[in-house]
Amino acid sequence: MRHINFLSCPPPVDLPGQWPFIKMHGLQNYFVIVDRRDGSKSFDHEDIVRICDCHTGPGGEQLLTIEPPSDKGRNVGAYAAMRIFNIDGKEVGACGNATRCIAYLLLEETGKDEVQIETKAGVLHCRRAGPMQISVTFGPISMDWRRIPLSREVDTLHLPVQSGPLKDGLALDIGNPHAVFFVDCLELFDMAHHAPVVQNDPLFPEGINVDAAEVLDGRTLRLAVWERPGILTKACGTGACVAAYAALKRGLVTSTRIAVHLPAGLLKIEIVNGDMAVMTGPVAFCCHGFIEGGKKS
Ligand SMILES: N[C@H](CCC[C@H](N)C(=O)O)C(=O)O
Repeated sequence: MRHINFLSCPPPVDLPGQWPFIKMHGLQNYFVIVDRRDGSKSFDHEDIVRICDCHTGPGGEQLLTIEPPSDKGRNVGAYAAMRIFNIDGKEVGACGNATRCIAYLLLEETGKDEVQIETKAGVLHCRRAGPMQISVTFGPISMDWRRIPLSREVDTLHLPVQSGPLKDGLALDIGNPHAVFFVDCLELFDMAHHAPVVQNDPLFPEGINVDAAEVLDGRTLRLAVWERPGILTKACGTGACVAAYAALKRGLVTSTRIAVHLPAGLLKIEIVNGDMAVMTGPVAFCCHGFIEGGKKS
């Protein structure tokens, strides 16, 4: 099998334990990517924190690893698996922008137009949608309080949590948890002040990604996302999917094709079959190089 050629040049110095990485971004949501399919590399929490911090590593909003698929995943057509780690070292279930980046690498590796990637959020179907544009199908989106998870049963269409204009939100699961709030104007409040209040509410035992959406018209949203563990990112793919779904649920949009404008640009979301979201957006390369590795597994 031909794997991605991460680097065509050797490391600048011959240090043992240097591992190749690629850094990519999806709408300025940026990732350090390491191929673990040869089984020779493993990371602990401290390694992940070090790699994601730009003072001690390449810097990323997540560390992504490419893994061999499980037997179960392979049986349903997964070509590879991916794992996603937040900057605090915790593994999470889904990341829309990251999935586009990994899909791009795997599509280049295979020379195909479609690929299936196994994740904690299921086996995701990904396809080329234009030059440096990838579509990924996520779902089903769930509003079941146990799946999100919440610490107790509440109406997930009308959350009993609020801070400033973040009120009457919805809670959703798309492989990771989100609370979506519709606001009148994104500029008129301090997201970095109010979103952490929601994120750290005891209703969310695993924390939650906080999405503030402004409806521009029946097919257009603006979105700001305060992600776990506490970053205001320039874009969030899963956030765009759940915001589009939530807007439909609330009757705030009329189209199932919704343009979601994030601080770094546009994601196109189409809600299909009621609870699936097809997200289309760009990928880009930042740089590649070598990182001080973690422990050998
Ligand atoms: N930026 C990602 C979401 C990362 C979510 C992660 N921060 C979590 O804790 O669930 C996206 O494009 O979907």
